[in-house]
Amino acid sequence: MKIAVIGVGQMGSAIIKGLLNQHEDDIIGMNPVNPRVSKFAQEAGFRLVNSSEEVVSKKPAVVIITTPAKVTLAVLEELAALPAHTVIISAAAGIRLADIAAILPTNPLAAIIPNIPVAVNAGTIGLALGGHVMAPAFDKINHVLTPLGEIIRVPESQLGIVGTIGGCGPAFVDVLMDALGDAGVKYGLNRSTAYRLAASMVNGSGKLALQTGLTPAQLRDQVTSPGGTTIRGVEALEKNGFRYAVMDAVNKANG
Ligand SMILES: NC(=O)C1=CN([C@@H]2O[C@H](COP(=O)(O)OP(=O)(O)OC[C@H]3O[C@@H](n4cnc5c(N)ncnc54)[C@H](O)[C@@H]3O)[C@@H](O)[C@H]2O)C=CC1
Ligand SMILES: O=C(O)[C@@H]1CCC=N1
Repeated sequence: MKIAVIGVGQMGSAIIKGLLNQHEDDIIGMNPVNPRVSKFAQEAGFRLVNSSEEVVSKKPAVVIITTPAKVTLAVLEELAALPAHTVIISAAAGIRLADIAAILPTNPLAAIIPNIPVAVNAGTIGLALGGHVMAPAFDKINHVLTPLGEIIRVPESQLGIVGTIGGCGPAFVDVLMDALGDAGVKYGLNRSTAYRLAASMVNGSGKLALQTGLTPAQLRDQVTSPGGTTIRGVEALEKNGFRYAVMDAVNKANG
């Protein structure tokens, strides 16, 4: 399937990597001339173009928009000549489906908030469908997104909070892993061992929660042996306002 990714920055690159991992071999990246992007395209092995006209002329089946929000509507104007069957998937946070439909009134539309783990096909992707998404367009959306990670389908009104927890969340977890890494180094681990330890622990904890369906509190109770060491650490987290710090991070990012 011919898939165009507009804006090959952090998110666009992560999506392209995830698609290439799944052997999608007809990918077009579009970005203003930039040596970083040219190098990435050459190394990863996808076609790179530098203008919207070139994207339109290739008639892609799906276009994924990963440009900064402030230029996204202008980019969509440039893409207005796309065939009506081209599915538009916008990953630009804050751009509403109605804004896109005003520019591309006949194309099937979807808004997503993915996260950076799509690069290793372990992403979390909030999805809200817009207009004109009949079975063939829905199949294309699924074909492109399913291999990238878990799809959380929500009404558009909930895409903001899904994007904050799923899309910004990796950065919050990265801060936690960084702090655990520092703690490991303090107690004598070398830094790479400390980071591998933290990442493996986070990976396993997420997998266990997903596979068992247990709540976080039930899982925590399995770890906190009576009179043991973990409950002392949990007490310190509560004393230091860890829960509030996490909720307030979501407040601020979602604001
Ligand atoms: N980074 C993330 O984890 C996530 C990002 N997003 C969304 O993805 C979009 C991009 O974010 P990042 O990748 O983090 O930013 P970024 O700054 O790394 O990438 C933006 C890319 O768009 C290119 N660009 C700028 N103007 C363009 C134009 N007119 N036409 C084509 N390309 C253009 C830039 O050269 C750059 O390569 C934003 O709208 C953001 O809300 C959504 C979910 C997660
Ligand atoms: O930081 C941002 O604005 C984007 C949206 C979600 C994750 N990154």
